[in-house]
Amino acid sequence: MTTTIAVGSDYDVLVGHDILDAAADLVPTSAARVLVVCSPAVQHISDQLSDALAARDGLEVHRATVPDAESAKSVEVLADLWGQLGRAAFTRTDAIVCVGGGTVTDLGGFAAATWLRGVPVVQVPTTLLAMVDAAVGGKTGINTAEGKNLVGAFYPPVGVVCDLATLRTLPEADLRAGMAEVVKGGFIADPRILELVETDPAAALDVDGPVLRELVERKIAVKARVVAADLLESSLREILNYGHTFAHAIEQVEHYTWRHGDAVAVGLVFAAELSHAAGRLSASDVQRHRDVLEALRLPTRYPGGSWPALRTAMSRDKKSRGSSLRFVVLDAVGEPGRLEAPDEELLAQAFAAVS
Ligand SMILES: NC(=O)c1ccc[n+]([C@@H]2O[C@H](COP(=O)([O-])OP(=O)(O)OC[C@H]3O[C@@H](n4cnc5c(N)ncnc54)[C@H](O)[C@@H]3O)[C@@H](O)[C@H]2O)c1
Ligand SMILES: O=C(O)C(=O)C[C@@H](O)[C@H](O)[C@H](O)COP(=O)(O)O
Ligand SMILES: [Zn+2]
Repeated sequence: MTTTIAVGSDYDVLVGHDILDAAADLVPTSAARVLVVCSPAVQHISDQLSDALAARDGLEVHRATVPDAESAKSVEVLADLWGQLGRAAFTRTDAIVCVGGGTVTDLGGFAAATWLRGVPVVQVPTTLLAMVDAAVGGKTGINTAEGKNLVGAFYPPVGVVCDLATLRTLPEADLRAGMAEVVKGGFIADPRILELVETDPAAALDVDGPVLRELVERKIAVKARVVAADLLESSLREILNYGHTFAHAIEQVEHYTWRHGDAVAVGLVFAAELSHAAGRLSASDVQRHRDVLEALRLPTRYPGGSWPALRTAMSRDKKSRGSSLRFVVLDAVGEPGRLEAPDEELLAQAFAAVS
């Protein structure tokens, strides 16, 4: 059974098992060339999809395998893709298909956004995190030494295909990391997500079970609702950034060696502690953050971090305005709000609570 979740009237996200062929069907019939971008771990999935595409009359299939994980999101790798597109003379009716985790969907999506100022892109996420978050919503981009996703574009795909069968080979640590973004969706908008995890964390991590599927569909539905209302993050979309100001700072000071989802797990606790320090969130709701994340064996602390380095990294957050930091906070579960230019003492308190 395939579930279809619409992102406004723009495109659909398909969720099911063994539905890779649907991704081939999404490549526009006007395309004469397609570039299939993948990471080394999912070469076999890219092979299967490329074979399906090659069977299409008159479609030239080009392939690119990019470096693993965050090393894919660099200007050098992006420039290699541009070179390949240029040598093969890709035109505006040709297309890109991204097969992989969020690093591949961010990179390949940005290549699509920038090549000839925009060619169609189909997203085929193969990690839990990319299915529930990165591949949906049109944020694309790369990192720089100074910060996470500092260069990018809002560029919606023509469609997203989440084949849950691809998760069978995903390392457990990456599956758990993806759950951090699922849990984020629970805290900002859909408390049923939290109840499902709290009731049976093991079932939540069973890639062939009904609980994981319900969690995936619920989190995608949260994201679809938000981005359909505010693609360009003028206001509402900021709630999807809950926990990310501190998470991105960890990733940058750790030179992108941390899994994004692990950093988000700590960042969610930081944001909850900050909400509490500002008198906005109850102590029991902060504890609920720790309990849910720990039930999934995700990190909730970042010991030994340098506060000055993290504070500098946080100033490059995209929600900052001028020299003021802005945070997404919670007033209660399911009630996100904003905290503008918080007192440095509050920030230090939240940092101490996760150190
Ligand atoms: N654009 C957005 O809205 C958005 C949202 C959330 C996260 N992100 C970005 O997504 C990235 C994180 O994505 P991620 O967690 O998917 O990391 P990732 O892309 O690094 O994938 C994690 C690991 O799993 C491997 N892998 C992928 N699929 C596999 C499979 N089916 N079987 C075996 N191995 C597999 C990858 O090679 C990698 O080693 C970060 O760069 C983050 O900034 C973007
Ligand atoms: O889609 C969004 O909007 C998000 O903020 C989702 C986040 O999970 C994601 O990590 C995103 O890439 C962060 O965006 P950024 O604008 O802070 O780089
Ligand atoms: Zn994220």
